[in-house]
Amino acid sequence: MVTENVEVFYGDSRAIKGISLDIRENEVIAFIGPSGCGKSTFLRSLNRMNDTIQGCRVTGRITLDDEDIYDPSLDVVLLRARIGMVFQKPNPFPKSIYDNVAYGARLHGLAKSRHDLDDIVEDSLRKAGLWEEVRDRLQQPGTGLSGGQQQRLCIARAIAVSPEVILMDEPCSALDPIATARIEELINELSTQYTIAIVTHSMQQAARVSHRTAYFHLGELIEVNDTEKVFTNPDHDLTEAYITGRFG
Ligand SMILES: Nc1ncnc2c1ncn2[C@@H]1O[C@H](COP(=O)(O)OP(=O)(O)OP(=O)(O)O)[C@@H](O)[C@H]1O
Repeated sequence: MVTENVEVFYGDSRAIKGISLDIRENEVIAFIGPSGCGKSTFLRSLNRMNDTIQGCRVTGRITLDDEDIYDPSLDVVLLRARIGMVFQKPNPFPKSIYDNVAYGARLHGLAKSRHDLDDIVEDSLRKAGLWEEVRDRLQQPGTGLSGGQQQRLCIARAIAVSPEVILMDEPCSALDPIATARIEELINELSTQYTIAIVTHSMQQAARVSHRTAYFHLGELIEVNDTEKVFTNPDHDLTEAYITGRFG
């Protein structure tokens, strides 16, 4: 995915200022920075989730495989299958575990038969590291799972429609350390097949899961570099101040 001079406005207020960023295939890129610097706003612009916010406007250009994702003729539902999203708070549908994962595949007609659909559900749950825990209770409600399991269910739901990119907005912030470690492990596993952009408040988490880290400050992208470099020898003073805890 490539973003060129992206700006995001809420009414007259500019929350994102001229961000140009190349997100590489099969990388995990972490977005970090102080609260309110625009990480979530920028992340949401990458699959047009901001469209759902009244008064929010995006300018500049964002492409996926050279295709402008803001092209008015583009099917946004299809786009959000190609660029899936996992939110801060796990948000399974009030449906069975099976139907949560099958939902997108049904919507997009990805399965020719019930057998196909069963395969998609099993494969997605396996990739999300949840199959063994739920294989005997697929018809039970997704909302009955633990928080960490629900988040893995949401990841399975995103995977089921074969996305190219998965956006994650603080996916572990509602989870305990064990469930967090499980999701981080999963991000590492998924990165062999998917491109992942993750917003996180935890520098340790960014360091553990990402290949590159982008540091945001007051709506600007200050620096993007290999994660190890950002945390050991950043190019910019503002990045250094943040990672050493001088502000944020
Ligand atoms: N729906 C909205 N309406 C108006 N302004 C908004 C909206 N969402 C975010 N903003 C503003 O845009 C700016 C960036 O917010 P955003 O939530 O993207 O930052 P963030 O870096 O993700 O913050 P945090 O780390 O606290 O989640 C902030 O000034 C915020 O107040």
